[in-house]
Amino acid sequence: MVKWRMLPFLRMGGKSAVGNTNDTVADVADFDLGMPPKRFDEIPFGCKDEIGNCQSLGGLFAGDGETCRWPSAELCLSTCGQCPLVETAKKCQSHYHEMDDRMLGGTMDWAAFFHNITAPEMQERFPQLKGARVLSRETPWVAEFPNYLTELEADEIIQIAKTEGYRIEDEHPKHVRDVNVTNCDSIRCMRQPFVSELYRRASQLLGYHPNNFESMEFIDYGPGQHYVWHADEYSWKYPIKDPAAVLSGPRLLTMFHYLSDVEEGGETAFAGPDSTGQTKRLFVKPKKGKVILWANMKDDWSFSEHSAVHSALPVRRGRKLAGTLWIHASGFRVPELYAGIECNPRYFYQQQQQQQHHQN
Ligand SMILES: O=C(O)CCC(=O)C(=O)O
Ligand SMILES: [Fe+2]
Repeated sequence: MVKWRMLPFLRMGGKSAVGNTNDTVADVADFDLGMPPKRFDEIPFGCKDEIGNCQSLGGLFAGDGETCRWPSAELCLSTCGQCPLVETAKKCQSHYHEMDDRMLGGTMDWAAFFHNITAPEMQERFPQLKGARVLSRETPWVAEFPNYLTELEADEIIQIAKTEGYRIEDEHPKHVRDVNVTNCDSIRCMRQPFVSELYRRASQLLGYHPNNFESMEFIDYGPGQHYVWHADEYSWKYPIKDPAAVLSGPRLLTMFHYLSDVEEGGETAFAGPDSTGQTKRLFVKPKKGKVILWANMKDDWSFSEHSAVHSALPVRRGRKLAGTLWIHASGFRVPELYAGIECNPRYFYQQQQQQQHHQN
């Protein structure tokens, strides 16, 4: 996982954003209603403990059997009962296993996606989605779910993070990112029932398999702590040299869980240009239990959405606790990682396209 935490940053003018820090300020979308995608209830769950099986496959865990290494660290737990797929993948048989159908054509209809996940039908079906709304359309796409977690649930996550133990983030200089972090990539953390529940909820809402998720990152900002303007997606350049990144694709979406209220400051700020090139500011005030979701890529999801650049404004008073879930275009923690590039669905799909092109 370490490589994924080395986010290069993008400085925009070096100044902190200033502006309206009331609740949330944005073009609130006025969508037509539509049915939620039918996939939402079709995602298989029911995790069972596969650690024993995975260990017997060999090489998946570090010597002590407890400390895992990326990416194998997360393979078995995240695949939840699919460890036999490791073997399948080694034989290169699982081409379409992880790649979401929506991604295969190379474009993503974010308008429909954000419309569906905030639709009244979804809010009726899933109480945690009550009050969902789109805060910003297209530049960038941002939605908020003000009641996603109850207070008790937010406290539960904080407790899990504390047990993991926050450490000072040391991969960026302090003036860039100043925060305490911990990652949910230990077996202990991944075994927490509420962590599974969080992945389940996200998967149900977004329609992506949890294998496409990075393990959750828990963060804790005290007064003065912040994160300057940056893009969450940084690695995806097509064609890309790093096979791991090819295999998992870019960080399509960021799902940000606020676990505390903050007395003053700590807003998540977006500053992208709108479609006319004007700078558009959106400030999201932290609120315990609220979740926001934004798209880091354009409809053609091989291209970064520049307006998704964002920052965490310094906390002025209080503490800001949060949990971040990054969602990839394809399996981030999947057996294909072990089976070589030919087993990657995107690669496979491109090969097919090329063959067809040559035949025509
Ligand atoms: O703290 C925030 O509001 C945003 C954090 C963030 O952008 C990140 O950790 O990548
Ligand atoms: Fe970020």
